[in-house]
Amino acid sequence: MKLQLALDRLTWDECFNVVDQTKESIDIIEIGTGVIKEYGMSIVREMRQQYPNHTILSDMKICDAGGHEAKQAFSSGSDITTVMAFASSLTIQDCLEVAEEYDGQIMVDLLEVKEKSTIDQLANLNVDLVSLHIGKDQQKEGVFNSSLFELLEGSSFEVSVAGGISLANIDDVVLNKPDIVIVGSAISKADSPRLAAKMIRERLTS
Ligand SMILES: O=C([C@H](O)CO)[C@H](O)[C@H](O)COP(=O)(O)O
Repeated sequence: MKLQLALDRLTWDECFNVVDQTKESIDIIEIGTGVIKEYGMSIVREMRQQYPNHTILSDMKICDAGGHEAKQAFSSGSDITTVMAFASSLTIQDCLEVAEEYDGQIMVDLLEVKEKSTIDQLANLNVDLVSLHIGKDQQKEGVFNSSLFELLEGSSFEVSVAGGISLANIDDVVLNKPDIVIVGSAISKADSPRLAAKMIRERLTS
């Protein structure tokens, strides 16, 4: 089980500081959507340079112009980028094609997806990695909980999970054996990101 650190609502220096503190506990560095909007692909390139041995995910949340935006992400050094499940199948297909060109991977974000038919469409497109995700705003009404896994019953995707995951709910999440656990605020806004990441890492099974 991998740990992905999401860098959201942080300045450039804060991003590097948090990664520096947590690098031994994390597998994937996620450069969050808002951080990319602030600093563009430069921060992805710099992260790639400073952390050559970590997997880098740029959370582009692509919803159109998939080929172009996926290329922006991969040519800047990302190993993985994200596309929204509600995007056109053509957009998702274009992202998958660019990922193949760069030997990268596409994570399809299932934010607000409730229909099993969407999951079937993604399987037909040969998507291999999806993210069960409770968005930041939606977290006002409740964070990630295990019932979300029901949407993926019977499917064979690689699964990541995100949305308000912390020490308080991680044991329940881990019981469902996701491949990647994504944690943002519970690490980046902790008094000690180093300690928070270490404690969360210890709760993940191999
Ligand atoms: O993808 C995310 C969200 O949509 C904001 O861009 C976050 O990276 C993801 O939710 C993880 O962050 P936390 O919920 O703070 O753990």
